[in-house]
Amino acid sequence: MTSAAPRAGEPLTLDDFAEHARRELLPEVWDFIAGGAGRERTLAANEAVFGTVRLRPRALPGIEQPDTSVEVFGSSWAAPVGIAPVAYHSLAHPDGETGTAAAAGRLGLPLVVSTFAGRTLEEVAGAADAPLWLQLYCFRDAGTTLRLALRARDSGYQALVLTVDTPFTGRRLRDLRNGFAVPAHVTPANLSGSAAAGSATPGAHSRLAFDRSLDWSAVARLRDLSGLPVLAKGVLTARDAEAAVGAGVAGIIVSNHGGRQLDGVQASLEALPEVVSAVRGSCPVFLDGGIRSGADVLVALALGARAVFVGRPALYALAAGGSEGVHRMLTLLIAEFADTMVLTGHASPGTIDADTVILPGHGRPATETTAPHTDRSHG
Ligand SMILES: Cc1cc2nc3c(=O)[nH]c(=O)nc-3n(C[C@H](O)[C@H](O)[C@H](O)COP(=O)(O)O)c2cc1C
Ligand SMILES: CCCCCCC(=O)C(=O)O
Repeated sequence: MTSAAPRAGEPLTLDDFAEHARRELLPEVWDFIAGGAGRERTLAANEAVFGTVRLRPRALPGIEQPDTSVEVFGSSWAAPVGIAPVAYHSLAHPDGETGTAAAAGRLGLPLVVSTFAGRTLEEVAGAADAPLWLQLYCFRDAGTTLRLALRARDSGYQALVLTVDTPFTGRRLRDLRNGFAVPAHVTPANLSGSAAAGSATPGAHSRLAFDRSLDWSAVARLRDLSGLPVLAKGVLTARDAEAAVGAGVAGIIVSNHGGRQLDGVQASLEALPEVVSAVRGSCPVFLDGGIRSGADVLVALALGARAVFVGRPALYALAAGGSEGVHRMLTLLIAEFADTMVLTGHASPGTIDADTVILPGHGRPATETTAPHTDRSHG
């Protein structure tokens, strides 16, 4: 496999994109994006845990070019990587969500659009060439959420993602210390005219507007109304995974909201085997949190994820170079993943299994130390 020589200063890693973004963004915007809840222990753990897993190489794998693509709900993704729902892309760059969608779409990768997107669902759909899912927060004014679900269906979104870890946003100390408020030019385009659009202070507004009485019956309600598959985002335990499956989810996203909700919970990767084991192959399991390289993608797949999502890296790349920056970041991530596949002896994602990694404290492959993972044949 050959790759062109990089230009001077060109980001060579996802961390390089973060460094570029830090230089571009106002300090309080950087803190809003980069920060987490409380002492940021979970935020740190999300990335650090990947550094504790060891890969098992394969000599002479005989793979000319791996096929990185995966199938999810009947759609082909160019790689097992999507963009997680992240509010207000236009905080990072004027290209906003349409720029992100165009970049992901050019590469055949999906985008999950946030309830708090700065562009309308219809505008984003017009810019995308790959699957779109809509993330939903449920508001006290239930009609607002239901209308969003119907608009998503009507504009071709393929799934709904119900965020289940956020009765209100976590205590983010950086934002409190900075007195962070979303700038006036950045507004939730899909909530205009509703009480859910609310104030510019995310933490305070979430406590007023989000429906805390929400329970698992929301899954069937949203599915039956829209006819779309509904995934639960923010599951970390077997108990919640079983509740989600019982409620009829089409998939689960193992996530701690990028360490922005309950500080002190497990890193997403640590929680993954428990959730995969609990769902017993009844639906695909995805992961977000701390993915910063192609090797991280492979590790998550080895422990049972069908695919992963990146959150902050998308905003960092957008800040660093607009839509083109997101395209470069995703291209890099796919290339790193493809290289890691070859070096571990996998011609396609379907064969990446627990035998490919060694977990911390074990000298043996994870096959011998984790429960068997999801049946990947499930579409
Ligand atoms: C600035 C920011 C905004 C976010 N907005 C949302 C959101 O609107 N809805 C949601 O479900 N998750 C939201 N998340 C969480 C992400 O979907 C995702 O769980 C997390 O970013 C993954 O971790 P990573 O950033 O380490 O990749 C947000 C995260 C960040 C950093
Ligand atoms: C009331 C505005 C809430 C925006 C929340 C975005 C989000 O989920 C985050 O983690 O930040």
